[in-house]
Amino acid sequence: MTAAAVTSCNPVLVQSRKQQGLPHSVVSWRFSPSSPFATTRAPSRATSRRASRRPLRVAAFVNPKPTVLVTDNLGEAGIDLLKRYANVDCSYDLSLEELCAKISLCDALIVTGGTKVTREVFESSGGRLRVVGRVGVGIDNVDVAAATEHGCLVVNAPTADTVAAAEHGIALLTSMARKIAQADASMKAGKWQRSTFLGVSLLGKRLAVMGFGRVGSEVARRAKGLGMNVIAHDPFAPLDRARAIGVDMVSFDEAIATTDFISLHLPLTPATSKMFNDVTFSRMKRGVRIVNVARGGVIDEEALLRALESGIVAQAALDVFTEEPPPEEDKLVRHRNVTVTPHLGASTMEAQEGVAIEIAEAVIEALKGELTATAVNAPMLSMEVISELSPYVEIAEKLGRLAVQLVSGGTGIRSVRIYYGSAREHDDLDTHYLRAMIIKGLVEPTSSVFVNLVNADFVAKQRGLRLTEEKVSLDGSPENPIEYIQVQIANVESKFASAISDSGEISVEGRLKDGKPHLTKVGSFRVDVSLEGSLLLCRQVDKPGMIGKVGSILGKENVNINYMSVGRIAPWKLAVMTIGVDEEPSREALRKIRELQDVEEFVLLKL
Ligand SMILES: NC(=O)c1ccc[n+]([C@@H]2O[C@H](COP(=O)([O-])OP(=O)(O)OC[C@H]3O[C@@H](n4cnc5c(N)ncnc54)[C@H](O)[C@@H]3O)[C@@H](O)[C@H]2O)c1
Ligand SMILES: O=C(O)[C@H](O)COP(=O)(O)O
Repeated sequence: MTAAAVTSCNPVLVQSRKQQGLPHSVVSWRFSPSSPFATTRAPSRATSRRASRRPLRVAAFVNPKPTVLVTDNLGEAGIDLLKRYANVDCSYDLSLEELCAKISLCDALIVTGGTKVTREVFESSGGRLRVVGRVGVGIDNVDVAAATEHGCLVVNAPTADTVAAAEHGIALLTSMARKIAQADASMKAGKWQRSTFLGVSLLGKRLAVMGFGRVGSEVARRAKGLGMNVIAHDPFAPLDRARAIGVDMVSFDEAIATTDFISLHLPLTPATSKMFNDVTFSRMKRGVRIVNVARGGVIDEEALLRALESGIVAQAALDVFTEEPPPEEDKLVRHRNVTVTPHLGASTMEAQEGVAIEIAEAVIEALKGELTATAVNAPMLSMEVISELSPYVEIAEKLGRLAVQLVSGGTGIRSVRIYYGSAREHDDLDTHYLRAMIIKGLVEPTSSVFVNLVNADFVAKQRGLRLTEEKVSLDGSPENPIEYIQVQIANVESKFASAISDSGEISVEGRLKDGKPHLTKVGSFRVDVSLEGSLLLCRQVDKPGMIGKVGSILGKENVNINYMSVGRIAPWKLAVMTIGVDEEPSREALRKIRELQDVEEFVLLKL
């Protein structure tokens, strides 16, 4: 047995080979609280028992259909799709107060760029909001950090408006070069000014595409078709994509200093905010022409105005603005050398229908608990990985629950070690989901925080939990992804001293047996008990009659034992008895067991 591949609580994923390119259709979680995105707590035992006798899933009878709030105009095709699965509330133009008032009744929210989904919205949702769908690409109007903290998934519809945005960029480029908008306005004002609107040709001119993602690369492809010499700047884009289109990737400085046209296709992030400012404009070729169909905030608009006045920038064509709509008397909008459109990049019939369908599908998938490919703030786990790991999810959460209940004191839980025994190659075991469920088990019993796949790492970090994971290589068949999971809490005292392993940590281990989760080790004691109902852990002198004495106390109380095992160091010395019970014994019964002669310590743990 060798320990290796230590990873810490880190959202960066190790992609398994099996994760690549597999279909997304294996399992669904619907409203089950075991959904990776479920934001509700697991039901009480009484509720679970009632529910298990009914054909409906646990939460399905609490809320048979999810409610989706749509706050900006969404294409009919998307609304129709949503209605097949959810109650759809289309309430447009809500104020922030109105949105906050409604949100606690909604499972999903769908917005375009027109609604600001701020921290207050997540705080007002009371944990019910499970997914925010952004119609389109830009998620700069959604507070993604707040969404993550609240365990709310954010999905977008990033592909359906790419061509529309690229076409709009080209439309602005060509109409700017030929002053189409100005000429149109002049004719409509009754004039005929043929010599006023002298344009520039695009053929052979140099165009710098800033941001070579979906839209940027489509703009580049089209500009090449117009005979332009296209270069691009994007430190994160794959070089082969550029090579395939015949575009040279260059540094930022080279891109801005040498070109006749600059087209912006960057996301708005802290790094790109006001990236085009007095300093960058001053380094541009005099007479440069700029197109922006990305986000207004990447340009310092006052600096652009100064650059236009000084002649550094000859013309600008803008579809997007820092403030939308811009103020009425905005000097940039009114500038003679600026062509503007009111954020129309995605405004084609085809794109609007496409994004409506794309977002409706993504939101429905997310509500079903399926991982959607366009999730912005969740790890990219394929459905195959989720499906394969789902039998271990229950073990993971329950081991977390058991371990935390065993803590009695110390400095608070700071250091948690997780061991995964597996015959798989290290890079073929993605533990993200299991780690999230262990964190859920550790945190939820002692707090009001809801933990799911989206917010688990954040919650752990916020609570100062340092998690380390080790994959332990085992011989055997790699058929099963995991042989056992062990959760250890270091530097704490335990209310059940036998749960402290030889190395000094509270330690619990579980594995699947006949498809059912079992507790297989407590501290240094081997045990075997099914992880269901409640557990009694009892350390006693190993001698005849002890099992019978405990069993008869429980029997008199009509408490059904579902599983039991005894693990011992050596005959006639100490033993640890683990008893799984369907009903929770009364205090009196627990007292009687605790007071039995030869019982050294005893604890009741709830799963
Ligand atoms: N006007 C509209 O209606 C409209 C429509 C669609 C998209 N958009 C906007 O266009 C932009 C691009 O969209 P997309 O779908 O192509 O996104 P994308 O994520 O596919 O591409 C963005 C590219 O920018 C690059 N990038 C990020 N930071 C950078 C930096 N600091 N320097 C250089 N490159 C950087 C990324 O590597 C990525 O390749 C987004 O801002 C989006 O919101 C606007
Ligand atoms: O980010 C996008 O996809 C576009 O800017 C469209 O945004 P909108 O939905 O606000 O028009």
